[in-house]
Amino acid sequence: LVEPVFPPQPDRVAIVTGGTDGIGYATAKYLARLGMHVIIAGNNEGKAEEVVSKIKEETLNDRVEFLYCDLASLASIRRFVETFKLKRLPLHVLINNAGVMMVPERKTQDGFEEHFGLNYLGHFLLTQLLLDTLRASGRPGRSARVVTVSSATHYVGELNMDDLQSRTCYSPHSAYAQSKLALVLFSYHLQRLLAAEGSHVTANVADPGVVDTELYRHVFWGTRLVQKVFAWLLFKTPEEGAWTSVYAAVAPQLEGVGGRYLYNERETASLKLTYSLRLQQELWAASCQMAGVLGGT
Ligand SMILES: NC(=O)c1ccc[n+]([C@@H]2O[C@H](COP(=O)([O-])OP(=O)(O)OC[C@H]3O[C@@H](n4cnc5c(N)ncnc54)[C@H](O)[C@@H]3O)[C@@H](O)[C@H]2O)c1
Repeated sequence: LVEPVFPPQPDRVAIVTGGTDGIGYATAKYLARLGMHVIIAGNNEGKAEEVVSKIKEETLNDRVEFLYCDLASLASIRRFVETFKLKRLPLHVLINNAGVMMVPERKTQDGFEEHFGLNYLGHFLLTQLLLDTLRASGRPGRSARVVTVSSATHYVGELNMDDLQSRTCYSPHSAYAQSKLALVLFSYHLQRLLAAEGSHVTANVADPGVVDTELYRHVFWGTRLVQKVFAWLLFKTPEEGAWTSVYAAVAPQLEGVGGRYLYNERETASLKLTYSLRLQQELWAASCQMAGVLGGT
């Protein structure tokens, strides 16, 4: 793997969800190194201070901050957006990165299955609430960008429109896969809406590959052992995993380009089902209702 080269991004502002750990941390640090003002949106308050000062130190960029946002709570997401908007900053890049994987059956504060509620619906609402700022910050030739982190797991995912909360039969793997599939459908639909209204905002999906992070904490111990021993061989480092997100966020060749599934800094096809306009629309409408936002048509 060869580290890509990206141009400096002074005077641009980014929000990275889950930027205190793993791929999100590496992404936040990379964007800070490019000169962006980076806001880490996360629930890992315990690590926030240390992470922020580490990034500042290593990148010599002072404009790095942490703002609390629990994506498993719609109210917390709304509070985060209010606090962010009080800063009167533009927003050029939103990276929907945070996530959990294969957690036992649990519910978010609003009663949604955790993978669906946190990984998907939380980012759906966050993006919706930040869209006006993104629209106002993009301009011709320099679009604002929404980057949503999905996973190859989406290829084996199924979207159960009749049972999005996996109530009839809970499988941690299927629930994770469904949330990552929903994120792809969401990004494509969002891109079409943005293009149709002529706004200078694009939406793409980033697939980081298999990356050595703590995301695997709930996975079978044997797999964990393989990760510990062979990570150097089989897994990307968090820094390498972050390249695709950073590429989607700043690469000049992606200016004005949206609705793509990006892997290893290249466009590739996602699951066939994700291109179904009908399913995109159905999920979008249901999500508007669940998240309590307008625009369900
Ligand atoms: N690691 C991999 O191999 C891999 C592969 C494909 C996709 N991904 C995706 O990459 C993204 C980042 O994962 P990672 O591997 O860095 O995992 P990680 O566990 O290291 O980091 C996940 C981040 O999400 C945050 N988060 C969790 N719950 C939250 C909540 N309720 N509110 C706000 N933030 C919350 C955590 O605090 C953490 O910062 C995820 O979306 C994951 O699905 C990872």
